[in-house]
Amino acid sequence: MITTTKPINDLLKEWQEQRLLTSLDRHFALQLAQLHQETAPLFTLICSLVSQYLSSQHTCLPLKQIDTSNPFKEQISQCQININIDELEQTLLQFDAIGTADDAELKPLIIDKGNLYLQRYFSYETQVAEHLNRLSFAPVDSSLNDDTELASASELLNQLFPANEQQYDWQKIATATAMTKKLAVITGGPGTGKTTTVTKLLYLLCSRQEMTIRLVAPTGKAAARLSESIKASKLRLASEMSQIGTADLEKNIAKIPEEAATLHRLLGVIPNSHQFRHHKDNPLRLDLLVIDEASMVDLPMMHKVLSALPEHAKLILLGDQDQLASVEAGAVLADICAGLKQVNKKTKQSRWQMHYSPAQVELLSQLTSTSLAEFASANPKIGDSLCMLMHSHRFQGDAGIGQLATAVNHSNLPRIAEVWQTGYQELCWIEHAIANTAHGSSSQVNSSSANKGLEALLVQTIEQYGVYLAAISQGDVDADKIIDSFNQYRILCAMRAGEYGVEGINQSVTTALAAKGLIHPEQEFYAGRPIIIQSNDYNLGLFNGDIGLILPDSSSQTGRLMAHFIQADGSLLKVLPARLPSHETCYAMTVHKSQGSEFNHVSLVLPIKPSIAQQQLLTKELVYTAITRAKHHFTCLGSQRVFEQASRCLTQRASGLAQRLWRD
Ligand SMILES: Nc1ncnc2c1ncn2[C@@H]1O[C@H](COP(=O)(O)OP(=O)(O)OP(=O)(O)O)[C@@H](O)[C@H]1O
Repeated sequence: MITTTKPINDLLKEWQEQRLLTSLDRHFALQLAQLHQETAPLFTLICSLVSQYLSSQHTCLPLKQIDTSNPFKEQISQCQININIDELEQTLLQFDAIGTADDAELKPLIIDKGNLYLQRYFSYETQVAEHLNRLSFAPVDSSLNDDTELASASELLNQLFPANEQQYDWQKIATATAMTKKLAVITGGPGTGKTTTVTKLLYLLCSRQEMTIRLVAPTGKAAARLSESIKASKLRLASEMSQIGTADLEKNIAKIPEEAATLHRLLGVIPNSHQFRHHKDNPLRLDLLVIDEASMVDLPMMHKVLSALPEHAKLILLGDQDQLASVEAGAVLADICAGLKQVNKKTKQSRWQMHYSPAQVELLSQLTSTSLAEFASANPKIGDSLCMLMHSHRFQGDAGIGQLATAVNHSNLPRIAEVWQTGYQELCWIEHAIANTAHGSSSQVNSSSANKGLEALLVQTIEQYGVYLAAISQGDVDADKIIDSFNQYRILCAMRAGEYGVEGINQSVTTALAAKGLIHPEQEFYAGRPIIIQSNDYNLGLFNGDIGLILPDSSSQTGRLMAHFIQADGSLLKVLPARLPSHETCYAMTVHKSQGSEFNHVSLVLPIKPSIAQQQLLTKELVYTAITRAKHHFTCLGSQRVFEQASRCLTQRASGLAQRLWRD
């Protein structure tokens, strides 16, 4: 059934050496073949392919995507599948280890809707779809059937969202959606008011009933930011509502929780185990769960949270569907929103359009005093639970960042060039090569070679990081303040390896700062060294992605060096450097690791000549995520060609979730 130039086991080894496969992919295939005594090379090949897809964050392997003449996309194909792709499914189902969802006996590999899954991922996906559909279709606040209650809820909404010049106030519609549904998914780009909306929603819910509410985010950094945003948003709400003179204002605002935890903490980590304390048989004790930065939640984690949710509870997902998908398999938030995407066949530009059932249109229209008839759909599916915030309130003053983010998000190359050429003062382009081949803008840094581009970035970096390093050398002992100053600036790299990846840039920055006498990196741990944690240490309370600074310990007489971290609740954690779990220097970090964080000034570094494997990682979601981490300034060290190539390339994550939510 397949033709190969060598025995399949030898080919697997070669593909691993060529990095077309990981060692895990190879061993998974070999072990499964051995376990099921399958000697057919096609079986081993397919197992290694499905594992390779999973390693590349796909949930499944769509059989139609297999290139039968060159399944591993080698330069010269050494393997060919001699079956018509349409017949492949039937052929595979003849293997003992491959079955369908209807089989009485559970097989390790499942084919469903033309996709091949590992059994575990198949059950994650089907159960996540089932949970989300069930939550979305469950009736919630029966009091809204009562006209008086409906009118009073509508009046409260009108107070919270006074009329403005926009035809549709999507924040108000999102709040109403969350009042009417057990599941509400509120998405939107940076500064579109997701936190503002959820704060108003929590106020509304708290003023109507007593509830146990928990706020969570996927990482400690994102949880800390959510907590800060909710606090700020509560203050704004208190000031807005005090002008109206609402009864029990202070009491109800005080009921809105401010503390946010990580998802891991919410679910209860059991050391050295993949299981959590809370699950289907020991559900969480809460009435409402709000998950921020939901785009970072992968399929297995979403499955664990949904399983642990008590039957009566409400779930609100907040996030930006256009950001990079989760580090692990799946793109759950993007799949949930997929049915709202409309692509113009001619221009290829996409836009989002809400879909509500006629009953939901009526209810939302009554609650918001706005006619939503144009969004009625005969088959809205999960659409009744969705609301997208379209208007950014953050980027009005700092127009350049918002304009660039939008142009990249729409993969609109002429517009991207136009934005760079406008010369916005908050945008700075540094060309890798000769300066005048770039987007000729006034804010360019002149450079005549690749090294000159890097030099310009290093000059900027010394200036930016010089502030917190100077504070340390002047004997400032306020760790919170120094960490805050360090967090004003960050270099983000698209890649890990290479001169322009995290490793190379960290090295260059270390050398440049040392040459200026700002740091003394003769020892591994020196004052001012930023570190990022690379694995979880539940005993210390440090998690993958946590960032800290090595600083003299203010409580020690000798000023011994300790790693200082700000935790999700805002408190300071000090750890002896020798006790740190695996970590690395963090003047620069990957865009992936920066999700959920924001910095005053972000510098994105793109590679000069990305390899084919690197090109697959350079996507518009990656560039968009990097730009939207910047609050006031965004610099890019790159080449016009690579920036445009990346902005054109969309992330593709194979998954059947969107189909289960929108078509089944
Ligand atoms: N309807 C509104 N009118 C005016 N300003 C608003 C409105 N909604 C939000 N803002 C302002 O926009 C800013 C961002 O709001 P918010 O933090 O709620 O957005 P977000 O979508 O949660 O942002 P992030 O992407 O940081 O999570 C805040 O300063 C807020 O006061």
